[in-house]
Amino acid sequence: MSEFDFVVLGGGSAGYAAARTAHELGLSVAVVDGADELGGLCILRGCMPSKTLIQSANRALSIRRAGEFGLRAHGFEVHPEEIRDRKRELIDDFAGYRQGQLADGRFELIRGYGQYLSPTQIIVNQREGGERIIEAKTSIIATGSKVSEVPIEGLAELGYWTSDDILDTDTLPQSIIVLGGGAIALEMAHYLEGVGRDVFVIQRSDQLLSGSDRDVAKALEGALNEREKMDVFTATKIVRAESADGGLKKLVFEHKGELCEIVAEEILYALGREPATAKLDLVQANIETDRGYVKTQPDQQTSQPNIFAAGDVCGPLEVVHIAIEQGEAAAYNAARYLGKVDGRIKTMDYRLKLFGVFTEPQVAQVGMTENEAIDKGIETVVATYPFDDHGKSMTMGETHGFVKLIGDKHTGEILGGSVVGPEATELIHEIVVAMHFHAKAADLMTIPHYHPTLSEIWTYPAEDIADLVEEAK
Ligand SMILES: Cc1cc2nc3c(=O)[nH]c(=O)nc-3n(C[C@H](O)[C@H](O)[C@H](O)COP(=O)(O)OP(=O)(O)OC[C@H]3O[C@@H](n4cnc5c(N)ncnc54)[C@H](O)[C@@H]3O)c2cc1C
Ligand SMILES: NC(=O)c1ccc[n+]([C@@H]2O[C@H](COP(=O)([O-])OP(=O)(O)OC[C@H]3O[C@@H](n4cnc5c(N)ncnc54)[C@H](O)[C@@H]3O)[C@@H](O)[C@H]2O)c1
Repeated sequence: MSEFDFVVLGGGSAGYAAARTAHELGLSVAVVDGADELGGLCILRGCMPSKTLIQSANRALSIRRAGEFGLRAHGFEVHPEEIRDRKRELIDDFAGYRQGQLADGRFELIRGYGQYLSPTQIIVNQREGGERIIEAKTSIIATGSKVSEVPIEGLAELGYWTSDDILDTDTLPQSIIVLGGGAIALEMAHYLEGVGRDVFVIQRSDQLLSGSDRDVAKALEGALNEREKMDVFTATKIVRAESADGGLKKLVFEHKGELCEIVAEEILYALGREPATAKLDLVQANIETDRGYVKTQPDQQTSQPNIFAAGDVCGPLEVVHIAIEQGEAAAYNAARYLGKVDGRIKTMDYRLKLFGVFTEPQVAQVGMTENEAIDKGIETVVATYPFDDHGKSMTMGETHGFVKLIGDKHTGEILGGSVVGPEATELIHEIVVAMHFHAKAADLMTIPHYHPTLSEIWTYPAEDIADLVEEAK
């Protein structure tokens, strides 16, 4: 039996960040991961492959819109196998780099799934065969997430695709029904429509992106519905899936009080992901969960003091920059628990939380949404400015959407921002920096912005907020 200061279960974004940090703090570290291929979700089947495919869709959309710009594009073809090959090449490169980092000798890499025997003992079913028991003075659960169970009558028997299938296919169906209205569903829908497929999006809530402000979600819905080959249905209730003539698949759902049917070649299931904890035997380690998520304190400690958690397995936001920050904080706090560092406990601060969706138009948010501010009883002033009245976006032909700023009514400090529109996931970072320094809207208004740029659009809502704050005095 071998003993480690810190055992990392799962070598994805959260786990690798934790392992690297713990090593830098002088802890002996083992990383346990049972996947066929190392690299984690973001690199292998998440952020990076999806954004690679989306680049093909974005270029296809530019070609499809060539006529608007006085151009003629002839002989335009989509080759899914070449899109897939480009993705494979890039992902092999990213994954190879991460695999090298995991195996470079800083940690002991143990290939197998880990399971708790007690709060300090983990048994690993090794890929090479046999079991190994390791002693863990502290450990971190960073085992990520998996596609949630399918709750739809008939779908499991009929068969369906998930994002994993789209990301590695060399043939694409001509038509596809996308179930869900979260980031995965919408990014996949954007990709598929972009490369010329007929897409039907079916969302249960009465808006897309349930956590977003309604005006943001509705602007996105409007823009997606204007896409030539996309139809978005919100406020639906899925009834069942069944086979249709010609090897097609049918979805039956309720919408606006009527029973509707859509027939397509394939169905993409994107109704969410859930924490991957099944193999861990958390009960043996006294670890509590909440709706499947490992329960953590703001310092990432679980209900068992020597065990921490980070990433998708604990939430609250299943995105990569949060997984990394949580992993780093957890490793630091584990070192502190072991008496190896003596600074203050590191806790997560979600004040600058970010979310981005790489559709066309894109969506991005930082900090508080208007709904969150209302729920917290914070008095705010809110201002928006549309891209269809902004010179640079008009020259680009990118006029969907708007920017939105939320400011404290009394101080004018910027509390949050949202963008639906061109380069939203880049534009949002100006607000992240402003919020990092606790900037007021009046500051943002006066900071120089080059003309004509997309970024200068922020100065308009900033000016409105500054005026509203003055009026409120
Ligand atoms: C299609 C898609 C697109 C996405 N796009 C974005 C994006 O653009 N931006 C963004 O921020 N986020 C995006 N995400 C979310 C992001 O990928 C995740 O939030 C992030 O990768 C989670 O990292 P993690 O370390 O928690 O988990 P993972 O990277 O999943 O790592 C978990 C690891 O644990 C291992 N494991 C599981 N069980 C055990 C066990 N018992 N013992 C040992 N090892 C185990 C697994 O093999 C895996 O390697 C996307 C997700 C998807 C699916
Ligand atoms: N660009 C990004 O940052 C990015 C991209 C992809 C995924 N992610 C992350 O991955 C995680 C998983 O994403 P996701 O999109 O799979 O999950 P999600 O939970 O965000 O979205 C699932 C959607 O399906 C809907 N839904 C659930 N059950 C339904 C039903 N029975 N009928 C109809 N609709 C139903 C929900 O209302 C929700 O809108 C998210 O937390 C997300 O943050 C991030």
